Order: sequence, then structure tokens, then C-alpha cells
Amino acid sequence: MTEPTPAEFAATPEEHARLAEGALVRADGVVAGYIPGVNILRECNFFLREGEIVGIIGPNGAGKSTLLKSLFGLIPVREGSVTLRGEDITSKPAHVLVQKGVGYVPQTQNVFPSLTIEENLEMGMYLRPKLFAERFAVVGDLFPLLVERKKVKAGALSGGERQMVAMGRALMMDPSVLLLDEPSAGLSPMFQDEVFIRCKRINAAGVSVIMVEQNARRCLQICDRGYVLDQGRNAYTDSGPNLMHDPKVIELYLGTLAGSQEKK
Ligand SMILES: Nc1ncnc2c1ncn2[C@@H]1O[C@H](COP(=O)(O)OP(=O)(O)OP(=O)(O)O)[C@@H](O)[C@H]1O
Repeated sequence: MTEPTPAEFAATPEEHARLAEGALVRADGVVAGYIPGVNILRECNFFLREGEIVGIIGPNGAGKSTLLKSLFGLIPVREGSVTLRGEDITSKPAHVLVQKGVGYVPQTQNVFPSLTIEENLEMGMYLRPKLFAERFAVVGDLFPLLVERKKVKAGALSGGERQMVAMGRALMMDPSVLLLDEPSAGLSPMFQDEVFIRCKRINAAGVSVIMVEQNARRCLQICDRGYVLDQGRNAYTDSGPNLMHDPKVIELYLGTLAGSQEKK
């Protein structure tokens, strides 16, 4: 079979723009990169509707993490736009986005190892310290471990527990949107399941979620919608179940390995 190029099975930018109308977060034609003259994202389109959990999957180096960083103002957007509730937030710095209700959990180095769990969560609240107790109670409901072990230094925790601290810290500011960069990376299968369950719970608590994931099949199982990114462009977007069962997506991105990992 001839490999379809992304353009052959992508929604056109016009179709995508129509679908994106009224979205909570929206990226249109985003071009971004790290090195001058080298674009990693090449006219990338994205949207997240209020209440959705949306997964971004695709091969290594496709630009998934770069898309999250460009939404969160961590790398400048060279062309195109990013909006939040219709407001232009293109290349706005991360601390401004946090105040506007966007939380971000990076893939690595996402906790302060020498600080306790409680102190890590306090760092998440530096903009609104008076609300700490109130927010800690809410976040503690989602992650009881953070309360039980609040005096333990984050450096002494397992990878899965650190991930909970990182997510908990981002949730302390009561975000309406949470960006998660490969939350299951490096975790044992048991902890991976735990992380996906937590993501679903966070979403059920009213937070819209954008999740980049290597574990594509598991991600699509819990997502309302997914994007397949390839070479800095959207190759495909559809509901999680539709993507999971699409023969082209299976052949190109999910593959036999992911197929063998399929869960009931
Ligand atoms: N800080 C950086 N400086 C220069 N190039 C970078 C930087 N970070 C990422 N890149 C490059 O950008 C491209 C996309 O990387 P990105 O991390 O967005 O990919 P990804 O789809 O998230 O894949 P992976 O799962 O492998 O991280 C890669 O070619 C990568 O080498």
C-alpha cells in the first residue's frame, strides 16, 4: 500500500476552522521552532472545546511537545495565532497564561526534589498564597497521596508519585485548561494506568485537558478527540475511538506493538 501523505487525509484548514468555532483554546496556522530559520510546527491547527480531553499523538519528533510549548508561550509563534476563549494569547508569556487559567505540566524536571510535597504545591500557588488551604483540600481529594505524604521530599518519591505532585501543583491555581506533556512517560504499566485514570478524573472535575502522549492507544481510549501530528502538521483529527480503529492511523502510528497492548 502506498503510504498516504498527511495532506491526503487531513481536514482542510477551512474545515478545521469551521469545527474550531467557539473553541476554548484554538491554534490556527501556527509556525514555530527553536532555531532561526528552522520551523518545527508548519501551519499547525488545533482546537480544544470546553470540557474536552484531547490527545495529541504521532511519531517521535513530530512536534507534539513543541505544539504544547507554543500554546503555553514557551516558544515564540512565528506565524499564525493562538486564542483562549477568543482572546489572542499568541506568544503571551507562561505566567500570564497561568493567571488566565492555563496550567502546564512539563514532561521532565517537573518537581523540586529538595522541597516537600506541600512546599512543591505552595510553589504552584505563589500567585494566590491565601487560597492555599482551600485549594490543597480540592487537589487532595483528587490525589489523597499528596495529603498523606505532604511532609515527604519530592526527591524521595517514585516517578508515578512525582507525576502526581507535578499535576497537583498545576491544579493548585484552579486552571480551566491543563496541558500535560507525556504524563505516562517512564512509568511502570501500573502507574501508567493510574495516571490515565487521574487525567480522566481531573477532566470530570471540570478541567479541559490537552495531553501529549507516546502511549497512543491508551491515550485515545480516554480522550474525546485526538490529533495525529506528523512533521509539524496535523495529519488527522477525529474522535478517540474513530482514530483508534482507523486503518490508516493503525498502520502508520499505532502499529502492531500498540495493537498488542490493546486493553479491553
Ligand atoms: N530545545 C530544542 N532546541 C532545538 N530543537 C528542538 C528542541 N526541542 C525539540 N527540538 C526538535 O524539535 C523537533 C520536535 O520535537 P518535539 O519534542 O516537539 O517532538 P515530539 O513529537 O514531542 O516527539 P518526542 O516524543 O520524541 O519528544 C525534533 O526534531 C526535536 O529535535
